[in-house]
Amino acid sequence: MTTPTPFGIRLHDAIERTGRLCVGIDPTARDLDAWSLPDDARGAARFAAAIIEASAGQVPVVKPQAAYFERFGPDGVVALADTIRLAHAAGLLVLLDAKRGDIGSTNAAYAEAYLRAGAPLGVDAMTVSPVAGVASLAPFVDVARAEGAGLFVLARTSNPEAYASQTARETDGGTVAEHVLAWLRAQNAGQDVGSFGCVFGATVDDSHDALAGLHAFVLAPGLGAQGATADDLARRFRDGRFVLPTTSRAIAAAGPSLRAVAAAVTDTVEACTDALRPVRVQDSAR
Ligand SMILES: O=c1ccn([C@@H]2O[C@H](COP(=O)(O)O)[C@@H](O)[C@H]2O)c(=O)[nH]1
Repeated sequence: MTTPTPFGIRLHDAIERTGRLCVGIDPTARDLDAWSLPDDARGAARFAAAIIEASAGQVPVVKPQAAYFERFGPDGVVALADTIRLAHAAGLLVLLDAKRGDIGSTNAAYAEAYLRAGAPLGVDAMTVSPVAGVASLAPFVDVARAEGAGLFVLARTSNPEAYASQTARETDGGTVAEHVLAWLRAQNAGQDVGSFGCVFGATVDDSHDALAGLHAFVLAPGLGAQGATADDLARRFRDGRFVLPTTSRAIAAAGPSLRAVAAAVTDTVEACTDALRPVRVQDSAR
């Protein structure tokens, strides 16, 4: 049996081939309406197919938001499975934004559902929540290691409401987010590019020093509809090598013309790749 190439390496190599952006697939009611698509599972699948076609070859990875498919029940889950298959067939990695996270035994079941090769909803990486205790995520790590998959654990999310809980101090004085990052550093130990990354919003203004030494990708949502810009990426993330910006509604807003969506992807890739290119000497030495 061959050992699967770890997700971190696969993402790194795909970024080198394409650009530094993750395109989100969020079939919101508003965007389906703007695209003259029905607000149902079929509409969501057609919307997703167009975003995939416009993104293929331009970006390394797409990020379907599970909630926008699940709202249509079983048909929506089938549309999500079809979307995952279509993206893979188009040569894209798939990062499922599902933010799962529970006690360890249940996390093992989630990991089987999303990270096991050949599972109907099997993806390359997924978002997970550490709210039940970061160590409860161990089953996700076990399956991810076996399958060459990756995780993005919520550390500092892009929404302002999360500030209080994610910067709350634990008994040793470190913040909740710092504990998440310390745990991730341990999972990535010994790797140049690990597979266990975090979510750290492009909208977050506080210190990004905690990201040093993570040796894994940082998914940075918040560009576009939530107000962050490429300049914010450059300013907030001092070491851009591992930053993977993601944006959803700002890309959909260019549609429904496929050509216009593809052009929006091209422009956003260029802006993000440029913003994150400079690596200062003192950062690269860390
Ligand atoms: O901290 C987080 C984590 C995840 N998200 C998700 O990303 C997209 C953002 O959509 P935009 O249209 O680019 O605002 C959405 O699916 C969120 O659930 C996030 O925004 N922030």
